[in-house]
Amino acid sequence: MAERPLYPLFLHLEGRDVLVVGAGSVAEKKVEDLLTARARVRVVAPRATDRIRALAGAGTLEWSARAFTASDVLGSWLVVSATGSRAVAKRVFEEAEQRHVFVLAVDDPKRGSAISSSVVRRDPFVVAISSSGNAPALTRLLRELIEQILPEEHWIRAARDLRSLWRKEQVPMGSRFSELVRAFKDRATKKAPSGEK
Ligand SMILES: C[C@@]1(CC(=O)O)c2cc3[nH]c(cc4nc(cc5[nH]c(cc(n2)[C@H]1CCC(=O)O)[C@@](C)(CC(=O)O)[C@@H]5CCC(=O)O)C(CC(=O)O)=C4CCC(=O)O)c(CCC(=O)O)c3CC(=O)O
Ligand SMILES: NC(=O)C1=CN([C@@H]2O[C@H](COP(=O)(O)OP(=O)(O)OC[C@H]3O[C@@H](n4cnc5c(N)ncnc54)[C@H](O)[C@@H]3O)[C@@H](O)[C@H]2O)C=CC1
Repeated sequence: MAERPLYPLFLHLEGRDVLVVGAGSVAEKKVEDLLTARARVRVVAPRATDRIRALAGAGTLEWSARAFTASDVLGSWLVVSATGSRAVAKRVFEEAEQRHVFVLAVDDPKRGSAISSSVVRRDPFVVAISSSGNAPALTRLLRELIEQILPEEHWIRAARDLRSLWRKEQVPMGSRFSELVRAFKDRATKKAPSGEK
């Protein structure tokens, strides 16, 4: 069991304020992921990467070019703390804890209440992987391996079509899984050029 057992969750961040403290390369990666989830991103940091500057220039996020202050946490649903300074991480965490806001602390996970994961997307499936903070490089490797073995999206479309058919034909629940496996086996066999299996 991990030192601090985790409760995995998928968040809807669309339109919600997320504060990012720090604007270096690590913060930049988190910013990109937050924007993918359509969060409203506010960045507070004296210095920012070119990419974060450009996103601020385009109005995609808001960047305040200064050091963190306690009131920055107000209105945020989530805070990413990414300054590389343990002293700042401590202040961010304490402030967020008081206000019951989750903190993703990239530089000092002990001063955090959430951690990010490696993500494999096969719409509508999202596979999130974590080593509970123990081995991020291994988490990445596992993500790359899972990406290779997970079927592409056309398999998922096929499964959806099959499900509609089952519903229409009132196929009993108990036989649907074995039907799915059989259908996919048939597809795999058909796809292989003749003579090869
Ligand atoms: C706790 C956590 C907090 C958080 O960021 O949420 C955290 C913390 C830290 N990461 C560090 C280092 C590295 N991180 C990566 C990669 C990723 N790190 C990610 C998540 C997490 N990293 C959270 C826990 C994840 C889990 O549970 O496994 C991933 C999964 C997702 C993402 O970044 O969004 C993404 C892979 C994405 C992908 O490609 O799939 C690599 C490898 C590489 O990229 O080449 C290295 C170098 C190798 C190494 O050090 O292991 C350091 C040390 C800094 C130092 O020593 O100076 C700390 C700080 C510390 O642990 O103290
Ligand atoms: N979680 C992860 O995936 C990883 C985490 N890390 C850790 O992440 C940390 C950050 O790394 P980088 O982005 O490379 O750092 P960096 O030094 O490039 O950026 C630091 C940023 O914090 C800002 N900052 C400094 N003091 C501040 C304050 N008081 N208030 C607001 N902003 C402030 C700076 O202006 C700058 O934008 C490091 O501690 C590193 O060890 C490193 C690799 C991966």
